[in-house]
Amino acid sequence: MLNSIVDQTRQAVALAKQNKPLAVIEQDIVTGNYAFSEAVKQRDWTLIAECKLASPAKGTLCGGYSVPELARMFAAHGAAALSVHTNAAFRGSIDDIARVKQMVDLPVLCKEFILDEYQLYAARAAGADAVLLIAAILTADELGRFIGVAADLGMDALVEVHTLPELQQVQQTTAKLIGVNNRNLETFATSIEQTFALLPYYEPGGRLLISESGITTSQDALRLKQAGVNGILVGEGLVTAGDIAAKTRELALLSAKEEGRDNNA
Ligand SMILES: O=P(O)(O)OC[C@@H](O)[C@@H](O)c1c[nH]c2ccccc12
Repeated sequence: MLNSIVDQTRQAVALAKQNKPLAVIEQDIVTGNYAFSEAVKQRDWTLIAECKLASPAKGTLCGGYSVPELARMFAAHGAAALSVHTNAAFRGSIDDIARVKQMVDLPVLCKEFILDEYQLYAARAAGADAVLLIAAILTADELGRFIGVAADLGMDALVEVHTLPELQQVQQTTAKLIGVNNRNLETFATSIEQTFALLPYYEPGGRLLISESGITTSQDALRLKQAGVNGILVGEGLVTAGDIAAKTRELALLSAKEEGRDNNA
């Protein structure tokens, strides 16, 4: 599955480069101000809510809402930041970033399989505040270079790991935000125990740690928070909930007092 998404993404990037060369994209770039990591740093708990309409493993996840509608609901009910899938395998598009940025005032992570510097420029031109970098599909050299280019553009990189060797490799870089993906991208099996297994090897040192995937309840969220994780990235658990607003408040760990407050809408 991962290999086929990577192959298709390489083809899509080659095509995008023909349609919109880097020189054209660069005209749309306004350098950002690291709003994404700032949003995580400011709170003792961060819900990054993901606009995820579909996944390659499960097909349609959310038929009832558009990406901007999801974004608006998440923002109104306590998400600190948003993640927007832009890859075709997740029924996303780079244009979704701009649509979301028009609608809500939260920092946005571009959820993509980044393989080429061109995609970093395209993400920033669309308005992304951060990009996902997946350690498993990049060489050490690419990873270091892409973190640097993202930083030059004023974007944060959320660097994703799944295994201990990947975590150790990423801790050699300047990554400020590390994400443990609880989902194995080869098998798609998900367990939040993956975060707890890697936690003893995590060296904070000014970094922030996010647990990604497979999180569905406030019990999961509280366990992760109490273990020292800074925040969570949640897609399916939110978009498949019967009451998306209530689930957003639950995973944002809003207290009863805060629940009535409408910060961002
Ligand atoms: O829908 P979930 O299980 O809450 O997961 C969200 C997010 O972590 C997931 O979409 C994700 C994290 N890293 C990725 C890399 C590729 C594809 C998808 C992902």
